[in-house]
Amino acid sequence: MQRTRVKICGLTREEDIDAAVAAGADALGFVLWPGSKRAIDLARLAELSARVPAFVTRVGLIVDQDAAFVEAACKHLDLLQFHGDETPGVCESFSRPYIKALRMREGVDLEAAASAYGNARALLLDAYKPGVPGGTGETFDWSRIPANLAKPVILAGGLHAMNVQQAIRAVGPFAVDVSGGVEAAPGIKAAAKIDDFLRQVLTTYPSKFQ
Ligand SMILES: O=C(O)c1ccccc1N[C@@H]1O[C@H](COP(=O)(O)O)[C@@H](O)[C@H]1O
Repeated sequence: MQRTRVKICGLTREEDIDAAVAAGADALGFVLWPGSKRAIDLARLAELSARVPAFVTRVGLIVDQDAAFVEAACKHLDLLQFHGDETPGVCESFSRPYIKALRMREGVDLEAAASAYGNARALLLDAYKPGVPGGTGETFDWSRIPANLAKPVILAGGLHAMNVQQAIRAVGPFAVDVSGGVEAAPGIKAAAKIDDFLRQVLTTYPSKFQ
């Protein structure tokens, strides 16, 4: 039986890293795209990533950014999360493994994407909102995710403690990813919400295991 992994994204403060690690998060996300209210720069990434203990994955969130910047960030990261329109070739051109985020716009072909991004460690599925690359706080129709996709699925988009059990039972994802659902304000996490979220995930098993 496999538990559902958890990534907490959009961390900007040491105390939030500590809270996420203490609650049992598997991965922590740092938004490196300057258009986000949760953005941090490379100097801050260096400080925050040094706080993360062994066996917790440090993930850098990128949206169609300059290659030299991405490679410089890799020094402080374990995994890249490409959240823009990056091609497979771009995603594979850096010194870290990657996951590819796909926004669930009308007509998106997840099976084709799983094949195209063949070296991705997982596909992260997020809600689609025109003009916004992610972090919208909105859910999408989880029934659109095909069973037995050729890549592990990381479910994102509008998750919080009150809907994550339902999401896990519906989708059976490898992992869930949350940002806004554990915040007091953009970039400011709430330890009680992180605890609650982790508690809900860790006490749920996907329907395929029931
Ligand atoms: O968090 C952001 O500001 C962000 C900006 C650009 C692309 C993605 C972003 N966040 C990611 O979006 C999903 C869903 O977030 P939420 O839980 O709905 O707030 C998640 O992967 C965030 O890391």
